[in-house]
Amino acid sequence: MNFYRDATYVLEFVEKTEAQGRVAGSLQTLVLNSCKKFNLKTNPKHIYAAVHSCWLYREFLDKILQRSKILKEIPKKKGEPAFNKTTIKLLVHDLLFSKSKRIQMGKHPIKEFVLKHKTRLNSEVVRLKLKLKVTDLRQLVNDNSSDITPVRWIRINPIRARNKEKEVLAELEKKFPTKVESWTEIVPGTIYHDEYIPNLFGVHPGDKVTSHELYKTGKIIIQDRASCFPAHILNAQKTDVVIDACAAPGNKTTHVAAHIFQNEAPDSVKVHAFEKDPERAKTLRTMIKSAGCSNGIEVHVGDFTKIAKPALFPKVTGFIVDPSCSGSGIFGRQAFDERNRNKEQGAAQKDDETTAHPSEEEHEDIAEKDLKVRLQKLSSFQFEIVRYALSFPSAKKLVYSTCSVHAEENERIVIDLLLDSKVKEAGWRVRKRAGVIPTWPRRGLYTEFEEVFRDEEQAKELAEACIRVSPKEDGGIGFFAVCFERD
Ligand SMILES: C[S@@+](CC[C@H](N)C(=O)[O-])C[C@H]1O[C@@H](n2cnc3c(N)ncnc32)[C@H](O)[C@@H]1O
Repeated sequence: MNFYRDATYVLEFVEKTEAQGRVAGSLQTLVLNSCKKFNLKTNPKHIYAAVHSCWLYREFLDKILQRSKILKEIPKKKGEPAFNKTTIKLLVHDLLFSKSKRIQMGKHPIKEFVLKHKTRLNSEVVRLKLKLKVTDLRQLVNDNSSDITPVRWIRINPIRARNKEKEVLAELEKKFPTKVESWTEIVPGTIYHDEYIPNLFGVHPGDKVTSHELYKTGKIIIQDRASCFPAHILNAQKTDVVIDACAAPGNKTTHVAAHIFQNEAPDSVKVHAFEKDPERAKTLRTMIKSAGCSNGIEVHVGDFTKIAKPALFPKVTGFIVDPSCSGSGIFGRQAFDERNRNKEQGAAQKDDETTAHPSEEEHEDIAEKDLKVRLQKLSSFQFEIVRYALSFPSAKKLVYSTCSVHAEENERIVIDLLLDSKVKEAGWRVRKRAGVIPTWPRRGLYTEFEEVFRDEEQAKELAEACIRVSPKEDGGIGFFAVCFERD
């Protein structure tokens, strides 16, 4: 019963968040956050599996629950329903749609109540299948199975490994004994040694890593390959002091610290991590602690552009700016993105009575318009935050990155910054390809620079200076990175 009780809290939280409007982040993040919020003891992975499946079947479940009238028959206890409706939904889901088609619970009145309605529930499933002309409702469920990363990337954390990286790798190789030469050859049990980022390894996404002792002790950190690019490009040294302007959950922050402190225990603050969202700042602190960096990283909760006054940070030499973006390059958002789109299309439809039944083309137009508005808002925020960071007196290098595939958030931000008079005056330029993982083949979009910079060579050089990572095709999330520098 504990499992269903905890899953009920989470499903209610997910449904409430979704009902409030646009959902940011993935379902997985939402589940993890609510498990923390409610301090639940059940393994979040098990809760995620149940909630995710319930979410996929939600429209069918709602119809079945309504038509079978089961919710109306919930017995009363002191005038109140004796059973929670969401718990019943979870039980009915397991009975009808789980692999085992069983409710995973011992004897309990709520289980008996649901089982009493089993025949009626099953006949509603049959009715629905006939109506929808399918032999199995699974045929209509988009399980987003293509919405997962092709590789699980793991980096060794030198701050915890303490000069014993080889031993950590040997330990890792006990679990992944077969080395493969390309990430495309990864199958369960194999390991790929990345050619771009030192001490980064790829394994199969189905292989469990989080239960491994190395993970629990912070010696290895799960981090997408592209997400490792910014700290690698920044290449902070012992003498550097770095600000991570948008830090949570903290992958890049601890990677920067790994460059600065390397194999030593941090003994003074060399990284300032800013995070606007107090809840996310809690996760950031947990990540920093687990990576053994608490003494080397100071967390500042608040809007970076408001609380980080340049005069208060005269020694800061480097920046990581990885602001909120459309997230169009990341996985696990498909379910919410689709839902967000549908909601906005529905709202647009209500606003305009002439389009009570928009055609497919009109649907696409609405979606496109919505995306444009979103990208405009995001890009002006992204531009402002980088521009602000570039005003810090001793800053010499800054890596800007997004997990977006849209030029508006990537190349066009670079162009606007290069054209900005303050940025120009301060002597900033874009670091050339030779200093930005030169062997990485996919670079920025030439057409974007060509439109603005008439000089073909300059446009080419700028495009080459940027890094693009194509989602899936390049072994992980979609990404963009560029480095600004000055003397
Ligand atoms: C893309 S995420 C950063 C991911 C992080 N760099 C990592 O690799 O783990 C962007 C973060 O910036 C935070 N953020 C957005 N605007 C901010 C601002 N003005 N000041 C500080 N943090 C901000 C968001 O709350 C979010 O946690």
